[in-house]
Amino acid sequence: MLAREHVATITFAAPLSSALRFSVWPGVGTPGLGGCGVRLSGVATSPERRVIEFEQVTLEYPATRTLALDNLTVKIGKGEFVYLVGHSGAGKSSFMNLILKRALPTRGEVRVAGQPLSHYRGRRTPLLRRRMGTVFQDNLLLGHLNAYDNVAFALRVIGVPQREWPGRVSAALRTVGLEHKTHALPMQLSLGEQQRVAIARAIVSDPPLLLADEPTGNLDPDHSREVLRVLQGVHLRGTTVVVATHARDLVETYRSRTLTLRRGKLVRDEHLGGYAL
Ligand SMILES: Nc1ncnc2c1ncn2[C@@H]1O[C@H](COP(=O)(O)OP(=O)(O)OP(=O)(O)O)[C@@H](O)[C@H]1O
Repeated sequence: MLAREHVATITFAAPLSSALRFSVWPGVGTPGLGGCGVRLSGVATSPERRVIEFEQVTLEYPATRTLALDNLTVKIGKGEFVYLVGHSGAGKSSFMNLILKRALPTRGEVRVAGQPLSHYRGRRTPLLRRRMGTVFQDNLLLGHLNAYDNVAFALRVIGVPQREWPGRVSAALRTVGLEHKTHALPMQLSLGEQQRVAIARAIVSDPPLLLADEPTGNLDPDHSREVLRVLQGVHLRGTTVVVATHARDLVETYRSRTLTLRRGKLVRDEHLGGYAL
């Protein structure tokens, strides 16, 4: 049986465009996921591989004249796992809110999958958001619904036929290792389990992009690792994942590309190799 440890990281410069890194990783994180996973991450520079692009983006909140993001230029490629780190107030949530079009840039342009977000208006904005799974702290589970119904709720909202719910909800709960808690109410789950249900709800619609803002915010170190493992399992299935966190120790434990914000400026963009479990 394979040990659950990082086996190899092979880094090479691909012709023309990207520096890519393949990591071979047995049975990565996700409970129930056996065998080896091959993780592909790197700096995507060809346009079709760019999922998120910030081009000289500034965000100033008019009411308080707070400069939350200051002339930010960054690209996140398809299939990357990216951490966004920085102290409280550094601009992490503002970055996420711009991607979701919950906030608009004061200057510059944000593009998602090559499309400028300024092109999404009116009824197109919800369509944009449906292509993203979100795990945000203000995005709590509904307390009167069990795990199954909380996850199915996401399918109901986007109009997925009810006959498809059981299969898709079971698969999502299986991905986060909570099949056996299908009927549990949120109050009957630990905080870590609740967060995993929130991740199941975010991925049940199979979004190509998952945004998680402080997904381990209220959790102890064990539960935080559990949640991180699940997010990495989701990443291994091909989803682009962006995680905002101030928990520097988590970033050190599960290494990946890490963007550091300080007072709204991007001060570091590191590509840390492999996993360190
Ligand atoms: N809606 C808003 N109106 C005015 N100012 C805001 C608003 N939201 C955030 N800010 C300010 O913008 C700056 C960046 O905030 P942001 O929430 O993006 O930081 P953060 O890195 O996510 O912080 P935390 O880790 O504490 O959540 C802060 O100075 C904050 O006070």
